[in-house]
Amino acid sequence: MPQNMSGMSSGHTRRREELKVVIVGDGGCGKTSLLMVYTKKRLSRGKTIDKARLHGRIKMHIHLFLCISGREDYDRLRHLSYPNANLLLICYDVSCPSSYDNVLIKWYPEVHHFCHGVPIILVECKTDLRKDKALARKLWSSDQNPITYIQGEETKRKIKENVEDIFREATKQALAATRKSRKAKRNGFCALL
Ligand SMILES: Nc1nc2c(ncn2[C@@H]2O[C@H](COP(=O)(O)OP(=O)(O)OP(=O)(O)O)[C@@H](O)[C@H]2O)c(=O)[nH]1
Repeated sequence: MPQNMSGMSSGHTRRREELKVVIVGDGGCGKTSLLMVYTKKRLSRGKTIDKARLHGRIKMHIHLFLCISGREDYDRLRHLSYPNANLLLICYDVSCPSSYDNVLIKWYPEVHHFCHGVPIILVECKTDLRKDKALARKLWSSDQNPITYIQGEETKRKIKENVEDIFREATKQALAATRKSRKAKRNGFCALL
């Protein structure tokens, strides 16, 4: 049987994975547009929207994108979309500082609560508006500025540190539990009922 029909390639097994991607962020920050650009690009290349080839031998089927409005009346619907998510995109609008603030105030705590341990990608939307002078003037009038790339990096670092803290704490707890059980074994186990 030819190799490509057996599902094997260069001696490696070709795996098929399915991916559920949930996209969140403040209302109007650009989630739907981001998704539209992605799907349009893939369609224009003559590919189906549910297929993406990721590093060589793994074929990803991005079969489900869930992009629920960030507006408050959609909170319940969004919460229902989190189970079994494989990847989370948290979006903010660089021309709207409150959407950036909400990454750490609202979105990260929410996805951390519903999707503990799921990889997160922070996405800055509407980056073209950084060069929009009229918009910059409007923001300056209320003592604000468009969000810079460096500010985005800062939030990414905070999220990363928080994830690392969680893993560090989990490792500490696991090691403490292992030590405790070794000690219990050495001293003999005794329970009073
Ligand atoms: N200048 C500019 N405008 C954008 C960009 N992306 C989105 N917009 C505009 O921003 C507005 C909101 O975009 P949406 O994609 O609908 O935002 P959303 O996050 O899906 O909004 P909700 O469904 O309310 O949560 C629309 O008028 C878009 O045309 C961008 O990259 N640049």
